[in-house]
Amino acid sequence: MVWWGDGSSASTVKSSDEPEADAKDPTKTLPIIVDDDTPPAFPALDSAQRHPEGRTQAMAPPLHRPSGISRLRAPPQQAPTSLLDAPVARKKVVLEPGCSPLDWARLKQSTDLRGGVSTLLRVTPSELKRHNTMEDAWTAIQGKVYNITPYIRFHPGGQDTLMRVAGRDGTRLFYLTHAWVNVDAIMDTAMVGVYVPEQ
Ligand code: HEM
Repeated sequence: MVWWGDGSSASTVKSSDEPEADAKDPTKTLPIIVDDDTPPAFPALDSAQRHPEGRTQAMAPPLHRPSGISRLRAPPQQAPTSLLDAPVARKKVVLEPGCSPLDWARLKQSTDLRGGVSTLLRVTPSELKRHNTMEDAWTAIQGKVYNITPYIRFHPGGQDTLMRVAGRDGTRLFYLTHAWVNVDAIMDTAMVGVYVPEQ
């Protein structure tokens, strides 16, 4: 089982048939399982929501210990860095103008997002698989099948991440990444059917 991680690795929960870690050789560790549903870092490693590199390190102790009244003064060294400092090599997903969550909410009210589907369909895994391109992308989340094509440009996590679930059941990856996101509220009017087993 793969747990949510920071994107750089995935930790595992050992089951009885998995090999034990080698107690004598600490360099031999348990295998790391990476599968298609390995969630990306959240917030993204380069997200503005994360502290820039080094900010999380413990602050160095003062070089000298002031005595008497001067103890009340702030240590002179290490002026705090601005919170607005940009992290190095940041690659935050930048959505095109007109692709904010508010724009999506507006689009939802004014446009048919089902891509021509007029009644709810029963969608099998093989049918779902046929909708795996940028021009025609469906995914299943918790038994509901959504046309995610129109949402691709609006997804705050970027197009590539969303396309990882195109043409397949995206439930696991979706919830491993951001369980708090209300997919129904965002995608309700793009629902094209229910996900059913192969006939
Ligand atoms: C229909 C499916 C999806 C919907 C409706 C959706 C919606 C959202 C929303 C609303 C956010 C902003 C959440 C917040 O700021 O708290 C978000 C962020 C994000 N999503 Fe999704 N998502 C979907 C699928 C996925 C999938 C399959 C992945 C991973 C492969 C993914 C990866 C991410 C990431 C990495 C972010 C964070 C972006 C950042 O760092 O700011 N999403 N998504």
